[in-house]
Amino acid sequence: MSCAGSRVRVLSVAGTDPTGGAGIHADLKSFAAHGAYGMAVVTALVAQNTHGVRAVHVPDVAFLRAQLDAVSDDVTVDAVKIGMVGTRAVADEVAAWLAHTRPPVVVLDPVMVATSGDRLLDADAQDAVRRLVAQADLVTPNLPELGVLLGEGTAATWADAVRQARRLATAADVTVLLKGGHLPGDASPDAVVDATTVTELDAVRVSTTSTHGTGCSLSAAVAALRPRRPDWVTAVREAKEWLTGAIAAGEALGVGSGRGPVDHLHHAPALGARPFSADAWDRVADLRAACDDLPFVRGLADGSLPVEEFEQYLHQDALYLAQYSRVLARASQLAPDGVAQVFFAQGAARCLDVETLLHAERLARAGTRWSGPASAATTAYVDHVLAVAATGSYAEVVAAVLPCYWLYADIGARILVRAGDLAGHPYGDWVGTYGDPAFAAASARACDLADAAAREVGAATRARMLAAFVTSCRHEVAFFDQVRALAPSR
Ligand SMILES: Nc1ncnc2c1ncn2[C@@H]1O[C@H](COP(=O)(O)OP(=O)(O)O)[C@@H](O)[C@H]1O
Ligand SMILES: Cc1ncc(COP(=O)(O)O)c(N)n1
Repeated sequence: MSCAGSRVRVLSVAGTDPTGGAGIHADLKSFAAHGAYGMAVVTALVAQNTHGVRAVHVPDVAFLRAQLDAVSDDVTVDAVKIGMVGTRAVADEVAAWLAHTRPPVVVLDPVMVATSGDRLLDADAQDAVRRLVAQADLVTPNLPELGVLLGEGTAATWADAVRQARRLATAADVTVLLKGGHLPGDASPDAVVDATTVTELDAVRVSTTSTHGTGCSLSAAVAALRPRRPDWVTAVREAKEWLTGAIAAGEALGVGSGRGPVDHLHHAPALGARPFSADAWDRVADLRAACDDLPFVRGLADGSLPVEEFEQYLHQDALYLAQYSRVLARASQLAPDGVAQVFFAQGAARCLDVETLLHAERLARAGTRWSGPASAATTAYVDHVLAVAATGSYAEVVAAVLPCYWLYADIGARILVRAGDLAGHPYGDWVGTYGDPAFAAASARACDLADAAAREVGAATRARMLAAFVTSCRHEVAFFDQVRALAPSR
């Protein structure tokens, strides 16, 4: 099949969801996610959210027909996806329009009950939906809908459901996309079934509450893909892989407190998404505030920190930096280009040179030798960054090392302001290093590299980046906070 326009023109005929997760709203996002030009005719106005359906208003069917004709009198429709019809009158009107204007691809999602359990189809409209099935090329029932279409009960097993799908495909001369989302277990298989062939498509079941609108989104994706794909199986396989990723990324959207929507644009995070660093910084707002209040940080700023505590801190920091340097070297090793490679290699060297020197000089000047082992807090932080370096991708490693730049630069700049003139300040050398604009520039560069890395990865890796970043920040706070407990152990 081919289409004349630069994009496939796909029409959704469906109900609304003002929270944007299901119905025509989901369909339009699904179309866009697959590069299609989306259009929509509203069958029913539904007052619903992620918790359920509050009210349904079905406009006069004459008005539905006016919408349908307005589209098809003007625009060539390459594919249509039909979702919620709600009433028998609507189903019959859509059937009449299909008989008059038959787009080359007709996908029917026989919506009957929402994920929330609310009815979306009048009981007396089931026969009308069965008639619509006969006009469709592909019908996409979930398990209960398949039973209703056949006038049978809901299949108890996947094998029974596949047999039911076969009966429907044969009786209605239609291809069936049987959806296994309602099955128990670790898998969420689907199957493309026609009179002669069954093609099972396996997928892992994502453990999530974000399943609102999955059926709508899947059928819309298949409608958008089919005009550009050689057969149903190819289009469905691609759509299902995309949907599994969209379900996995759904919770991160933070939309609603019930069964939330999927993230239709999870595969294109650069499309309007906030930079990784902006999200990450917001996520650790509480930790940043906590840092400013630590006695260690306050004592550093006003110079009242006992010198023993400072030296103990420097000793632990030197132990930390020796290992952190290896993690920066790992980031350099994994870096996608020469610029990032050099940045992290120089960072690794700097840890060993400048900062260790600062520590050694300071401790030597004090005439003190600190030789104790790494503390529990130091070991925990080192273990975390080394674990990410050993098992994580470049993006995750960059996220894990970022707080050591960014939190330090951030706190350093504020301490610098609070400390005032560094000339007579007991910790002027330390404050000068971390409050230095050159260190702030290195920190900004590390943020840019983390943002660039985040743009190249999917939602699951981005979530792991965030987790690695937040964990490093927690260790930073614990690292500062350990000092009081360590001081007497010299
Ligand atoms: N938790 C989940 N993890 C992965 N895929 C899922 C999950 N829940 C549903 N799906 C998939 O979403 C699509 C819609 O499934 P289903 O829930 O059966 O339909 P409906 O939304 O119409 O009730 C199917 O491809 C199904 O396999
Ligand atoms: C307008 C409209 N159409 C369909 C559904 C079903 O959604 P789901 O895909 O979660 O079953 C819905 N909740 N609202």
